[in-house]
Amino acid sequence: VAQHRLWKEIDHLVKQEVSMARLGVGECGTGWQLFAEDGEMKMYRREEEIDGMVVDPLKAVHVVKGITGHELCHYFFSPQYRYDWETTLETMQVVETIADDTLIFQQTHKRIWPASQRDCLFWSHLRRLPNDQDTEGPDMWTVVNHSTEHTDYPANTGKCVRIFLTVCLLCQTQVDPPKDGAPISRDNITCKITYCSVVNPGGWAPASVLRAVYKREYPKFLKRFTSYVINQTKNKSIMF
Ligand SMILES: CCCCCc1ccc(-c2ccc(S(=O)(=O)CCO)cc2)cc1[C@H]1C[C@H]1c1ccccn1
Repeated sequence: VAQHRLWKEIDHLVKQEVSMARLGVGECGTGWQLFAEDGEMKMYRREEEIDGMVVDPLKAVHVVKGITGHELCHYFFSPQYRYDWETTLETMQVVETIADDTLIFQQTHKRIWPASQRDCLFWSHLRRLPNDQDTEGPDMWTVVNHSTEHTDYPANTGKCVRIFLTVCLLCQTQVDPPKDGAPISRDNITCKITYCSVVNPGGWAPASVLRAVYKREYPKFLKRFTSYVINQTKNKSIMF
């Protein structure tokens, strides 16, 4: 059922990204190396280069108490919160509202010396993934971001080099109801998070610089983002 011009591409890519995200790092072949760990958060990468450019796929898994997958995906998707948690942003704008669950973003990121400044243009899609019969508990939620084109924002015309990215945030909520039949509180919910990203820097940047940047920025990003959502939701009713 084509609902808009990007529907077919989005639906195909979301299904592909979600099925890959659900594979553990053990299953999807060898090659994943753990490069950062902090409590429940584990970050893996595969060292890959295209035309001599570092495009290391990244897969992070994390478990966070007190928030739901719907809440995480809501704060990740919605533009109004992005400057609060995305520290490498210089500018961000919604170029087009395709649907209430599908936006096109244009972002410029702070320059990382000695590389030139980067920008990205991507569609972002928020989706609830109904559980199949035998998986009990709340539904899964995902946000997929994938580079796209737009006539008003041609690549590499200004000062920025256009990067190409595919990102998937996949969240599964677990509810452990209290024994005494009391209502569910935030102490009874846990969210299992898988964050996958592939960023092609778009133009040459020193491999050592890129790998150092990823090693520094990705753990910082996931910790900061999850802490932000915990803080934003702690006094609000639970959004399942
Ligand atoms: C020479 C550096 C070239 C690459 C710079 C760059 C650009 C965009 C991005 C990026 C763009 C989008 C996303 S997201 O998950 O869709 C959320 C929305 O913002 C995530 C990361 C990353 C990086 C790399 C810094 C690295 C880095 C890693 C995590 C956070 C910030 N920066």
